[in-house]
Amino acid sequence: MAEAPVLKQIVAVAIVDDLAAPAKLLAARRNRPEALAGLWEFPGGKVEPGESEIAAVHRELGEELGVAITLGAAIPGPHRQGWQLNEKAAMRMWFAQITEGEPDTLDGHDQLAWLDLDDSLHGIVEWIPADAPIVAACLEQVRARATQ
Ligand SMILES: Nc1nc2c([nH]c(=O)n2[C@H]2C[C@H](O)[C@@H](COP(=O)(O)OP(=O)(O)OP(=O)(O)O)O2)c(=O)[nH]1
Repeated sequence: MAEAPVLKQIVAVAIVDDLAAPAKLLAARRNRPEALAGLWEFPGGKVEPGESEIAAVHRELGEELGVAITLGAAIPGPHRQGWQLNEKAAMRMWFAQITEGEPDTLDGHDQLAWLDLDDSLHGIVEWIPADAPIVAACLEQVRARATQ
């Protein structure tokens, strides 16, 4: 049987205020490309060739928001590469907490917002449509106290 094609690997984080007792989530509004500008997402980006997923997520958070993070629990998706975003890409996700720096819109975003981790999360900002099931999974894991 033929191997399933490998999708472009994206990595991103659900940054919470406190991994031990999360109450807030940091969402970021994209400023590019045109098709996604104005939509909200989990900060992260593409894994570079030869780079590990973990290295990529730390690099992306430094470049985009100017912060250092510690990773918490993974947010597993239904695809073997995490959460399928479209026909070309899938995203691996973790909870995370900032350990150094104040998050800023250095690259890729024009707004950041700390959102309450409750049902309002779905509607308070306009998420990239592909993120809807990930937002739901975040809330489920927070409610199950499975973020560390
Ligand atoms: N980071 C991130 N990307 C997402 C999310 N949801 C979603 O569909 N995507 C898509 C948008 C992009 O097509 C792709 C991520 O690419 P990117 O443009 O953020 O990656 P990057 O920072 O490495 O790219 P670049 O602009 O530096 O080239 O995944 C999300 O929640 N977070």
